[in-house]
Amino acid sequence: MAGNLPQQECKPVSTGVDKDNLVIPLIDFGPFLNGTPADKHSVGIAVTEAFKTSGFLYLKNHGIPPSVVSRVFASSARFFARPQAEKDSLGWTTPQSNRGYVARGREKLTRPDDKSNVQALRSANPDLKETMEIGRDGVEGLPNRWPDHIDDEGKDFKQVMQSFFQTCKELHTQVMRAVSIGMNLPESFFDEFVDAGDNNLRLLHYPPIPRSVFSSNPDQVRAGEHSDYGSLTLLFQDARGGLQVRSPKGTFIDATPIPDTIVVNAGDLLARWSNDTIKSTKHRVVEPPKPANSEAEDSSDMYPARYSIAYFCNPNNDKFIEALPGTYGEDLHIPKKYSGITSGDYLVQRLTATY
Ligand SMILES: O=C(O)CCC(=O)C(=O)O
Ligand SMILES: [Fe+2]
Repeated sequence: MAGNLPQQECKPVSTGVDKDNLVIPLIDFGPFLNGTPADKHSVGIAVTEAFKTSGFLYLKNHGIPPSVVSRVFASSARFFARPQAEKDSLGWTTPQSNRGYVARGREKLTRPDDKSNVQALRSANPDLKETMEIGRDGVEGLPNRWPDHIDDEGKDFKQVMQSFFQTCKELHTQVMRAVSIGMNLPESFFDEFVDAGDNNLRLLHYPPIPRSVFSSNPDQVRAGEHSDYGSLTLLFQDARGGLQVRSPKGTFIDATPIPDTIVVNAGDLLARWSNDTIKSTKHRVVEPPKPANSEAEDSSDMYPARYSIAYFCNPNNDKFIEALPGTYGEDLHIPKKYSGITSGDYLVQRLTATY
C-alpha cells in the first residue's frame, strides 16, 4: 500500500444536482474509458444507479473534446442563421424518416396520454424552438436533408455533423457497456443491439425572446414537458440554462449547465427494456433562471438565444426489445410488464403521436 492514496483512486461520482429528492450525479467517465476492470465496474454501477433513481446524470471526461463540441455548436448556429426559405426547403417530412428542418411550433411535446390533444396544445403554447434532425446517413429511401447543394458552408455543415454523429454513436456504445455492467450482464451485451447507429442528432435553437412572453403567460415554456423515446439521450447545452428535470415531488428542478459535461438521460424504450427498473424522467426547457445576485442584468427586454444539441440514441431499428435478463422472473416475483416490440416500430409510433 502506498501511503493514504488508494482511497482516492477511483471516486467517479460527485453531485451535480440535489434538490427535492432529485439527485443528478456528476460521473467521471474517464475511469470507464481508460481504467482498470475495477474502475470500470464502479463507474458501471454509478451510471446504472443514476438511471435507476433520477434517470439523469452529468458525464465528464467522456472523451469528446470541447473543441469538437464547440465546432458543432458554431456550425449549428450558422445553419439556423440561414434565410427561412432555405431552411424550409430542407423540411422534415415523415416520422419514418425523421430527418430535416422543423420550424417553430411544429413539434409539440406531450405526454403519451395527451395524444388526442396535440393540436389544441400546439396552438395554445407552441414550443419556442426550431430544430434540425439528422439521422443515420446513407439509409436507402431516407435521405438526410443536407444543405450541401446550397453553398460551401452547407458542405462543411454536412461534414461536421456526419463526423459528430459517429463520435456520439461510439459514446452511446460505451455508456451502454457501463449499463450492462451495472445490470450484471456481460459488458458487450448491448453491442449487437446498438451497432447500426439508428440514432438521431437533433440541433436545437431557441431564438431570442421577449421576457414578456413568459411573464404574460405562466404556461409558456421553450420546450414542453416530455420524456425522450429511445435508449439514451446525450444532451449538450450551452451556458444559458433553462433545462429542468422533474423531481419525485413533482417539482421542476434546474439542471444547471456544467461546462464540458454531457447530460445523459434514459429514454422510454430503455425504461421499458429494463422492465421499469430504469427511469425515463420528464424534463422541459423554460426561460433562463434569474441570476442569483445581479441587479443590472434585467435591463434587457429580451432573453438571448439558447442552443443545445440532443443526440437521441436508439437500439437498432430491427431489434426486438423485451425485458432484460435479471429484471423479471418467478424467483424475483416480478412479471414482465410489457410485451416485446421492435425498436423501429416503437419509435415511429411515438413520433407519429408528436408531429
Ligand atoms: O434543449 C434542451 O436542453 C432539451 C431538449 C430536449 O429535451 C429534447 O429535445 O428532447
Ligand atoms: Fe428531451
